[in-house]
Amino acid sequence: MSTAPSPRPISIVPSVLPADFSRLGEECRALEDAGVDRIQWDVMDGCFVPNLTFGPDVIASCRSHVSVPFEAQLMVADPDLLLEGYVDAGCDVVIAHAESTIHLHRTLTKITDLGARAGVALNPATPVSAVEHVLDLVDMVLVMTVNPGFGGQAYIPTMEPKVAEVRALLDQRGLDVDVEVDGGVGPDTVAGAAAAGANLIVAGSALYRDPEGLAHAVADIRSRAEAARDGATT
Ligand SMILES: O=C(CO)[C@H](O)[C@H](O)COP(=O)(O)O
Ligand SMILES: [Co+2]
Repeated sequence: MSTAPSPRPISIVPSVLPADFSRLGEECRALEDAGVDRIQWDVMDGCFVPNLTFGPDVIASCRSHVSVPFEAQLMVADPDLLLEGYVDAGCDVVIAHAESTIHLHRTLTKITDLGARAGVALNPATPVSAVEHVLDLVDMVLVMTVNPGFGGQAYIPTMEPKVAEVRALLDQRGLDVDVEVDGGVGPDTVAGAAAAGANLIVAGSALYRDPEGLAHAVADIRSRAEAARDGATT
C-alpha cells in the first residue's frame, strides 16, 4: 500500500512594504512575534519596476533584530551586480526575476555559489516555460499575482492555473521545490492560491490592515491556506 505524500507546510511570508520604514528593526520583530515564517524584502531599483526601496545596508541593519530567514525579491534590472551585497546583508534566499537577466541559469548558479538559496520569480505575463530549464537549481518558484512594483494592488486570479502548472511540473520531475505567491494575497484570495498548490504565501497590506492585529492576520491567512490545501488534496 502506498502512502500519500505529506502536505507541504504553509509558510506566511510578510512583505515589509507597508511597514513603518523609520523603525524597520522593530517592525521585523513585531512580525516575528506574530508568528511569520520568514520576511520578504521587496528590492526595487526604479528601473525594472517604477519604485525604489531597500539597499543591502538597510536589510543588514535589521538582521540582528530577528532570527527568521530573510528573502530578497530582486526587482532590479541587473541582478548579478547586486547578488553578493544582498547575501552579505543576511538574505538566506535571493529571488531573481526570470525577465531581469538574459542568463538566468548563470544568475541562479551565482546565488547558490554565494551560499544562499535561490528562487526564481515570474511576472504575470511570463509563461512557465521561461523557467523550465532552471527548476533543478532553485528552492522556490515565485508566481507573481500582481505586476510587480507596488504593494496594495488587486490579486490577479488568472495566475492560479499558472501556480498549478508550476506545482505539477515540479511534482512530475520529483523536485522538492516550494511555490510562492505574491501580490494581493489575503484572507479573501489565499484559498485559490493554496488550492492551486502555493505553499509560501506572501502578504503585505492584508497583514497590516487586519483590525485584530498582525498575529490574528497571520493565523487567519495560514488556516485558510491550510484548509484550501487540504481540501484540494482530499
Ligand atoms: O512584490 C511585491 C510588489 O511588487 C509585494 O511583495 C507585494 O505586492 C506584496 O504586497 P501586497 O500583499 O500588499 O500586494
Ligand atoms: Co514581493
